Amino acid sequence: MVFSLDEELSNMTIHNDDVCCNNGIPIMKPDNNDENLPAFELNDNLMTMSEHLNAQIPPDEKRTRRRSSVLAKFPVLSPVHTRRVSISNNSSNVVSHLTGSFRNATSDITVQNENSKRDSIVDDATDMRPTSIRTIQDFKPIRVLGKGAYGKVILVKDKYSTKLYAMKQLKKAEILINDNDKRDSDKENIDIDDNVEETRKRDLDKRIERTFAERTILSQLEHPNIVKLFYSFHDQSKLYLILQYIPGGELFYHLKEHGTLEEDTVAFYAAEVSCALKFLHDNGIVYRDLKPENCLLNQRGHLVLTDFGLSKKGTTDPTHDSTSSDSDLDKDDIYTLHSIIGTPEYAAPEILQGLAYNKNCDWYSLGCLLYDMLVGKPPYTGNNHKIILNKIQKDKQGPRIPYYLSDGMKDILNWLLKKDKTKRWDVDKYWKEEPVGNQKNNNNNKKKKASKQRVTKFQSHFIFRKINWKQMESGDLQKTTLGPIVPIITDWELAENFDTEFTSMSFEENYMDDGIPITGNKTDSLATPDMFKGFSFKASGSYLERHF
Ligand SMILES: Nc1ncnc2c1ncn2[C@@H]1O[C@H](COP(=O)(O)OP(=O)(O)OP(=O)(O)O)[C@@H](O)[C@H]1O
Repeated sequence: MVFSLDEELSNMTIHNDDVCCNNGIPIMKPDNNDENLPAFELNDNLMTMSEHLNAQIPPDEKRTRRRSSVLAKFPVLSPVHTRRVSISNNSSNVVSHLTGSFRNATSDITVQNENSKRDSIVDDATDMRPTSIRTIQDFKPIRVLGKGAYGKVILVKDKYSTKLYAMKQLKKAEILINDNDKRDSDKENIDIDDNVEETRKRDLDKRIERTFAERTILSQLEHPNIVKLFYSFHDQSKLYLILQYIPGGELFYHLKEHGTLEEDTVAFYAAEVSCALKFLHDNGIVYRDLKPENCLLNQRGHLVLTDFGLSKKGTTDPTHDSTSSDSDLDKDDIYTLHSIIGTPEYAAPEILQGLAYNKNCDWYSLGCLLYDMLVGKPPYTGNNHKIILNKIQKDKQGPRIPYYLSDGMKDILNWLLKKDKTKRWDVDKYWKEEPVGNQKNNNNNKKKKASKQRVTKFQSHFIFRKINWKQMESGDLQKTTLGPIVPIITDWELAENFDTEFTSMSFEENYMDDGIPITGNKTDSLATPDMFKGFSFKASGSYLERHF
């Protein structure tokens, strides 16, 4: 296969004294006064740059433990390699407004292999077979792997099969009563008292809906770069997701170890994340929380996306006539969302502004992830989402791209990090070369080209020249090839690739000293069972066999 530089790439020029390329993106020049970045010698090579970056980060900051993601808060931490925080603002923007086409794609999720429906959902109200629903008693806790907004993720062992799983726990009380949401709602509605109750009710519905979304989305998908859900169940105080255990830890953890990554490594992870995102989008799902903390590495060094707590599945818009021949209708725009949600440093500008957005926001986040892997921090950082938004708006020409990156990397960052979503690379649309005969929309492409949109295919970009997309998308690559960073795993139960801050944590209120789970606590009275009815789920036998 022959690869060539994209035409936009060949037009790029770099000026000595500043930072420019003629497609509009500034290239970061070394600047001693830059508060964010260290100064470099011009003759430094790429690895020396990484060392520079690492050397400039005070050891204390490097080791500073990050706060876990907390929904409905907006804090962002500035130090590099600081765990980023997800946000979910239940403000006036909270109502998701569903419009657009793709009716079929969103109403009927298909799976990659075998059956068209992966599994059946087991509603605990109707299915009382003893084997159909697992309980907390079936799993022995080994150690804590991570901590999120609503609870911990614990490595557990199935007492019957001795298989290892990651058990994600969500405290019902945290979901039902969320002080931050209450505070936000109160602030929002200070002048409209009558609506306070309504707003609280709506916020609560939203939190419950999101809790179910993670279970529902994961139970319907099967993809090599997406974490697998095997069981879900709940008791009086908590909800539990029994997930495939990904033992290589977070990409965040490895990024922290390495500082920055080499371009080939970055291209590899970018390709694997893209496969997962494209698959989600094709199935009507917007991910909305892409960041290094949510990218795990499996034992062979391949990337697996986890944490679907902020993902949103589109629904059919009843007002849209799918037979309409309206040429202006963007058929790729599954639906439009408005909720301010995600992690500010990785969120697209339109999300931070509270404007309508669609699946294209995930490609902006991919740009931030790439930037983070290459530079050591996301393009914009700040103490809250408003500071980040201000910085984005102030940077008329887009984020500053370090001069030492290759032209290919500069180019892809430029197209993914466009703040105007209409100019951003529409990766879903321009995903790969269609076989001859299947090509369409040539006129449309010409029109888009005239408006300076990127119309070349994503998979054909120069940075992906070493990627075997066919094997990657089918999952065969994971069987035959190791990823660029192969995690060191001497014993799966040791969780060696997870931060000791978590692995040394106690199971706290969940278990007695001998690992026997404690069920029921003072929050029980807050959990209204009906609200979580139908949460329980068991994967089909063939699915379980396939993945163990
Ligand atoms: N399947 C898994 N295998 C191994 N570790 C996992 C798995 N799922 C989650 N973890 C670990 O637990 C951490 C928290 O998980 P997750 O992000 O799903 O929780 P969360 O409550 O949604 O967090 P947040 O509030 O940050 O969104 C992850 O960052 C990861 O380190």
